[in-house]
Amino acid sequence: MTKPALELVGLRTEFRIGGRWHPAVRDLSLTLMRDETLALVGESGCGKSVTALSVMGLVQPPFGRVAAGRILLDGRDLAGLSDQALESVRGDRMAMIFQEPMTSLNPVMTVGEQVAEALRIHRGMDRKAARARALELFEEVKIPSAAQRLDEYPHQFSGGMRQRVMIAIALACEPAVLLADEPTTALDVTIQAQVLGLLADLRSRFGMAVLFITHNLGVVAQIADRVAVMYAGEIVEQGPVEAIFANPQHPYTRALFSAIPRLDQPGQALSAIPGRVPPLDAMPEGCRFAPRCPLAQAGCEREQVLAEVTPVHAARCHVATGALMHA
Ligand SMILES: Nc1ncnc2c1ncn2[C@@H]1O[C@H](COP(=O)(O)OP(=O)(O)OP(=O)(O)O)[C@@H](O)[C@H]1O
Repeated sequence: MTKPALELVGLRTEFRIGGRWHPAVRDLSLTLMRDETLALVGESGCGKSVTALSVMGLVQPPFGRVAAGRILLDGRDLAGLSDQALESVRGDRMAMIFQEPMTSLNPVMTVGEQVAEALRIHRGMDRKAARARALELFEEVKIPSAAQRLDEYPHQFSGGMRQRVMIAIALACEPAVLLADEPTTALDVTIQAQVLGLLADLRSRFGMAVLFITHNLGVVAQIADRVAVMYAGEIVEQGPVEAIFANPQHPYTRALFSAIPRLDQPGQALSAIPGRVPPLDAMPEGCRFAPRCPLAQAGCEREQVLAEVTPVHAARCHVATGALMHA
């Protein structure tokens, strides 16, 4: 059997607030195979970005820490690596793209130099080889007039083209894992569809595993093989995209679906999920969603387990699955 490209086992990431450590991600386990896209879904503040930043080694003391769990990349535990070893893994075996490329690009350096720099650092290429490879990468990400555009600066690119530059930088070292944090959220829908199509194509050609963070279920349907729904730092439901869309089990997943407009039911009012994600220092005990849940009942005040709905589909809700953690 092939090894997972990325495996998170019992990840716990905490932040220090008011002198105490509070978990933003709790006991999170997930597996990502090569050539697979897993969408991490949930409202703002659920812990999606913190999960990705933890994998990248970007949650650091004094304010944050990965307090427990294992992060295995190609079977190798990143937790034991020195900062220097982690630095070489980051950008080499894994890469991350963000919602706003402008914050990651250097405004005073041509985009071609920025791609070439990644190749020189991580692949040890000389200037000429790095430039030639940068051109190939621009062609891979379908930037028109690639040779000419290598010598332009980030501000000369549209939002969609800048995101393609970021993808070219991420691909420079042919990473095993690509972490994509809302990479298309700032783009208009046509450009968004093009970038999603490009990512799907590159994923299979490069054999990458993609962890795709989004709050948009329409995007999930377009790009994901599997879905993990997060709420208040925990995975509350996980399964193949078809199962999650056809048969959502957790009341939170169902609430997310009823908060999207339906073309086949125009005029039907959208139901926004009442309330909000609790802050880290005021997490309810037991089911974190219970205070907002229309089905809350006895038993919800106890810790919930992620229990099987089918062998490939799990939900953290005793009302849906009948499973409760025993005290
Ligand atoms: N540096 C930090 N210090 C303290 N708390 C933090 C820090 N970064 C994130 N958090 C908290 O951790 C929780 C999870 O945040 P995270 O950014 O992962 O959410 P998200 O699901 O990615 O939301 P968004 O879609 O808005 O990025 C939130 O309660 C947030 O306030």
